[in-house]
Amino acid sequence: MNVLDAADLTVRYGGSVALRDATLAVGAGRLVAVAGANGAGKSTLVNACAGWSRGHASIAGDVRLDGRSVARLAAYRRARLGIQCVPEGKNVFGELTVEENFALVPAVPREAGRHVFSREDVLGLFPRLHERRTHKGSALSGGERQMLAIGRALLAGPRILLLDEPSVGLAPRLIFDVLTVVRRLVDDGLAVLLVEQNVSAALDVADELYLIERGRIVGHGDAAAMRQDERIAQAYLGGLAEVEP
Ligand SMILES: Nc1ncnc2c1ncn2[C@@H]1O[C@H](COP(=O)(O)OP(=O)(O)OP(=O)(O)O)[C@@H](O)[C@H]1O
Repeated sequence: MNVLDAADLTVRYGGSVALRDATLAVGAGRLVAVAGANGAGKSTLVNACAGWSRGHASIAGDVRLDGRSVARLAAYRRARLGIQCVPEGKNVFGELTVEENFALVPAVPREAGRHVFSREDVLGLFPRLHERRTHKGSALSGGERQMLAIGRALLAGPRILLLDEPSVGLAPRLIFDVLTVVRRLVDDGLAVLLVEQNVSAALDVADELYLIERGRIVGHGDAAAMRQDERIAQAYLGGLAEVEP
């Protein structure tokens, strides 16, 4: 059974459709990437799975967590059940230290299917955060804030992690570091849905990739196969030169 299933998700902002009939699945221990141009609907898709939207949107379709529909549940209830979303923007409490940011996350029950991390686990995954654990959120670099945001989601006991553009604004080395940690989590059994503008970096760590264009999913396949997809190669990988003959 998949950890997350989205079926025929449609999101409308007033008269305009930002996402139409999107269907995707994320299994346990799978890293599923979503790629697409600016405005294609990637954030809309991830946010709809988490149960929220940026503006006054109407959301139709089903979202199932471990086979149970959560489509009628508010975002906070989905989060409590284990749909942990890290939205774009590296949102952390700037006036609180790293440790205080962690302390605000309530303890979660150890239940089957939940991946429960301790503070020590998170600081072990992100040694830079360990070094800066007494620093305020506002004093952290963009990469460190991203690690803190992901760390908070891990403390909340995810069944699935939804990551929206974790690499935005990060230096290549940090992108590699963050995505390497994400891959380790997946290898330990976590399900991850990753929106990533750096498609090359995403394909290096992902198992599968969905391609989204103008609100529609127009392609899906294993990462290796999608790397060979002409649309991906031309738009995101610097032309056909990278496609093997
Ligand atoms: N609050 C809103 N009100 C109206 N339209 C919106 C709103 N939020 C997003 N949209 C529109 O929905 C479409 C999808 O936006 P979305 O943010 O999901 O794209 P994206 O693929 O994540 O883009 P980016 O890579 O730039 O973050 C866009 O046309 C956008 O303008």
